[in-house]
This record gives sequence, structure tokens and C-alpha cells, in this order.
Amino acid sequence: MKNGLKNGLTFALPKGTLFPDTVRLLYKAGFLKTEEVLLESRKLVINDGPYTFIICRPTDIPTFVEHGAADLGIVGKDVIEEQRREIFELLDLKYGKCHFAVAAPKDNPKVHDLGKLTEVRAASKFPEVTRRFFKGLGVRAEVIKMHGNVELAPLVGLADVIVDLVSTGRTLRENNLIEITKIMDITARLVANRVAARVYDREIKAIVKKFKSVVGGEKNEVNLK
Ligand SMILES: Nc1ncnc2c1ncn2[C@@H]1O[C@H](COP(=O)(O)OP(=O)(O)OP(=O)(O)O)[C@@H](O)[C@H]1O
Ligand SMILES: O=P(O)(O)OC[C@H]1O[C@H](OP(=O)(O)OP(=O)(O)O)[C@H](O)[C@@H]1O
Repeated sequence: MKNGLKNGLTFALPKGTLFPDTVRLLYKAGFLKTEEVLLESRKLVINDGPYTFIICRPTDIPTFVEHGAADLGIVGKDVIEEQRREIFELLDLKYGKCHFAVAAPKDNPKVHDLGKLTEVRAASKFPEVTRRFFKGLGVRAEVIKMHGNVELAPLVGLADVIVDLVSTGRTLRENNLIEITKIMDITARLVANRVAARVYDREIKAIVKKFKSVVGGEKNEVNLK
């Protein structure tokens, strides 16, 4: 036992938006005995069969995995891209579909053509993604880090544009914002601690295979070595 955890591989699972589909995937892949246990529980450490599951804030998943507090984790590609930690990305799990986009108020056409800008003020929960994107465009960006409700920023003059996740587009529409540019598609990913990926190579490959049998897609294979 390490710190009350059972021996065996530990999975860090994201609470919030990705949680229900994550539990469904684990159940379908045969890693959980019942879906209800996790969906209704407030427990943060769950021992079920040979695995231990820890329930984490989505943005903390790479921290748990990088430090080896969890061997495996499930996290959005958005968080992976923002943090760029020393972890392995093993598989595209194909749920949690959304995309990173730049958006701006409908009634501010001055910022609709990013190619014509020399500088911009951008608000985002993803400051690194935002900086990299504007750097790539050659636009000087002042980036304002936010923790949520990013759509508010341009409505109250805090920023010209936002960089945020868009799924249905409803949040943008209801706040009179329009998408200017898509940056990248996002889905949930299976990630692994680098040492665990080597030490438990066979076991982790078997886990990836089981996940693949649920989500499909042979092309997703990533060499663990
Ligand atoms: N509208 C959406 N549609 C689909 N997937 C989404 C959507 N919003 C977020 N996601 C995905 O779900 C993940 C978790 O989002 P969620 O809103 O539950 O957590 P969070 O509040 O951003 O995280 P934290 O609590 O750690 O700050 C995101 O990293 C992203 O991959
Ligand atoms: O295109 P839509 O379907 O409207 O989804 C997009 C919204 O979903 C996410 O917010 P979330 O619910 O995670 O809240 P947050 O603002 O606290 O990040 C994202 O930040 C957008 O605000």
C-alpha cells in the first residue's frame, strides 16, 4: 500500500465535463464493476478490482501523472497543450469533443481579421496556447489569464478577443461573440507517467488495447518506448 492506495496501477480521472463519459468508458472496457459506484460517489480514492482510481480536478491530472502519483490519467488535449508536461500521450479517446478557437464580439469588426492586426489583447484560461498561437501569427499579444467565464472579458472591455473551448457554440452565440479562427480540435486523451510506461509496458499496452476496442481507431497507437 502507498498512502492508503492499493497496489496495482492508479488511474487519475477528471471530475466535471469528462467524468460521465470516462466512467462509461472504464465500465465498457471492463475496468470498473459498476458505473453507478463512481457516478454517485463523493469518494476521491476508489479501489475497484486490480486498479485504484483517484478523482482529480481536470487541470491537476498532468501533475498527478508527471509525478507518478498516478500511473495513468484521462485528460483533455487542451490541458495537455497548455501544460506540455513530461508525460506520454497514449490514445485519443474520442469523447469530450470541442475545439480551441479565437472569438470576438460580433460588433467589433476591427479584430475580425487577425492577419491585419499588429497587436491584440486576449483573455483565456489557456495563456500558453494563446501566446503560442499569436506568436505563430506574428501578432504581439497581451494575454490576460482567466479562470472561467472567459466570454465576459471582451463584453466589458477587458480584452479584444478570447481564446477558449467551443463545443456547440451556444456560449458564444448567447454572448454576441463570433468565432474568428479555429486553432485545434480537442478530445480526451489517455496519458501515462513516463517511468510507469516503461516499467508496466505490457500491462499498459493491454489497457490501451482494451480502450481501443471500445473507442475504435487502430491509427491511434502510440509507441510507449
Ligand atoms: N463545452 C465542452 N464540450 C466538450 N468538452 C469540453 C467542454 N468544455 C470543456 N471540455 C473538456 O472537458 C475538460 C474539463 O472541463 P471542465 O469544465 O469539466 O473542467 P475545468 O473547470 O476546465 O477544470 P478545472 O476544474 O481543473 O479548472 C476540458 O479540459 C475539455 O477537454
Ligand atoms: O460551445 P459551448 O457548447 O457553449 O461550450 C463552450 C463553453 O464550455 C466551456 O466552459 P465550461 O462549461 O467548462 O465553463 P468555464 O467557463 O468555467 O470554463 C468553455 O470554456 C465555454 O465557455
